[in-house]
Amino acid sequence: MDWTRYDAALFDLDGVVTPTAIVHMRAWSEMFNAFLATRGVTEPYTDADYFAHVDGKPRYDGVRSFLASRDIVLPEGDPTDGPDAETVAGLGNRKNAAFMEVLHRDGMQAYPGSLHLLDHLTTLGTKVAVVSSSQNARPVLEAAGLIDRFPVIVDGLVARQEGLPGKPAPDTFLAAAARLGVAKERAVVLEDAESGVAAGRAGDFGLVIGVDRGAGVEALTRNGADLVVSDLDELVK
Ligand SMILES: O=P(O)(O)O[C@@H]1O[C@H](CO)[C@@H](O)[C@H](O)[C@H]1O
Repeated sequence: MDWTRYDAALFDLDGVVTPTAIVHMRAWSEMFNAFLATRGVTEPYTDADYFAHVDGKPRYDGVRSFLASRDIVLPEGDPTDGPDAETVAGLGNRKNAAFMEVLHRDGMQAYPGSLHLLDHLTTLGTKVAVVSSSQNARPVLEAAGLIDRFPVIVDGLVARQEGLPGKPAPDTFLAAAARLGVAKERAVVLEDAESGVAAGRAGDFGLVIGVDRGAGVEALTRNGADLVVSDLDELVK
């Protein structure tokens, strides 16, 4: 990988920098399957549902996408809805409580390969940002001891404050490149989700790298990845 052709690396967080995608995945599965059981739905929510409808998207967009795939319509509700509310926001917040419990209980460590690449980019002087749909990006980065490594963080809270549409729209990546003062053609997007590589493609970035943590090479390529790696260590040197 010739990093001298680029000025910035825009990192997705969950599943790219930290193994938090697995925690999100489990929390969604527990919540959706308990919810489907209360409605008498026998077809379970599976990991395939996660990758196709939920992965990489803002919290409530993921709830809406999955429910739509099962022809279930719930009231939107409000972000302040409690976890018991039978609303899109309530289901999302129910899942978030499970996610935060695991984060606080178990802590979080970055992927060693991702740390290796971050160190390499620091040596080269390549700028870095985190671009995450998650409203929990800062607590995750803090838990992993990485908050100071990213001068720019465009997360789900920033997106909400600034009215930026979430992935697969390219707006959050474009906002991060602008904050770093880097042209999109000189920026590399690193993503493990279908919605994320699609955002990189839609934003016409210099390079879109898919990281296959379960979505699969074919799905990442079809949705916009120029190349797919299985770990960021492969991008050092
Ligand atoms: O519930 P937040 O932590 O705000 O958002 C999370 O963001 C993840 C992408 O980084 C996505 O894969 C999760 O499904 C979503 O819940």
